[in-house]
Amino acid sequence: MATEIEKVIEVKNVKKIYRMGHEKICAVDGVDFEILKGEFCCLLGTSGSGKSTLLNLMAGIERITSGQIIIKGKNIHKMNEKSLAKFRQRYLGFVFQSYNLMNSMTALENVEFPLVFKRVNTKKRKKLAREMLIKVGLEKRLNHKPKEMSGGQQQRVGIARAFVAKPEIVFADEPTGNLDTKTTMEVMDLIKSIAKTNNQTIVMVTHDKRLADYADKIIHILDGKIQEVEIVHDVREKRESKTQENSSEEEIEAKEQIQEKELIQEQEELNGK
Ligand SMILES: Nc1ncnc2c1ncn2[C@@H]1O[C@H](COP(=O)(O)OP(=O)(O)OP(=O)(O)O)[C@@H](O)[C@H]1O
Repeated sequence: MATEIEKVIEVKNVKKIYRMGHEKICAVDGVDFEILKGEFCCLLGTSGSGKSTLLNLMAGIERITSGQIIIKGKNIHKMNEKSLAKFRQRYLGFVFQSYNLMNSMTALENVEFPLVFKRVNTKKRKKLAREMLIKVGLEKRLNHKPKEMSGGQQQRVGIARAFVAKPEIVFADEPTGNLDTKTTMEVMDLIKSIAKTNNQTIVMVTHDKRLADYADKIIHILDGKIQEVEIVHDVREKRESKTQENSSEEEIEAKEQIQEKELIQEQEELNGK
């Protein structure tokens, strides 16, 4: 039996048509799927298949032509720019292929940045940013600027920045696109382990089938359409087995309490009470 898990993202018959003069390009062509809380979801497809467009639509960066995108129960394309910006700050994090770090700022200042918008005070901001950079293995690079770091280190800063404010959903567009194989695997392990620890939802775009192995759900895209939604790990089952584990622990505890009471009763009887 599967437990009910929140659908964090619902995509309903979404289309995106770009107009180039008289030409119409249907980048996303009527797609439907949902993503559950805590799920690691991969949008997998070849170049030009429409995966980045779809990610940008889900993140509210681009406007849909038709359909609905519902995130945490809210139809994001009905929001005005101001509410959408607030919604993004509150619930979403981003990791980009080209890192998108501020070159004039140190690693620490870059990671502090999302917390400024959340109005976290300076002392707490520095503490959280430092902790996050330590978590991604950059304790010795806190005061380095992006140019003074390797690509892998810059992307670790990018990950720390995306996760520092504990957003419920993190969107990642080819986050390892500029990295070598070894660093790619390290960065992927990092994203996955941070997200699983905090039960965060990841939506990642890639053309690399090997990276899709990290996903719970793979959405295969071709020519703007979904070819297949492949469920690799059912997050509902994992949650269910956890619940069963918990209930058996509870059962053991309850049994122990009963045994203890019986022992006390026996003792009292022996003592003639
Ligand atoms: N701003 C735009 N104006 C016009 N056409 C666009 C625009 N953005 C994307 N397209 C077209 O939409 C289609 C999907 O592009 P998209 O960038 O989403 O693909 P992709 O799967 O992410 O590719 P890649 O892996 O190469 O980044 C392509 O045919 C592309 O040329």
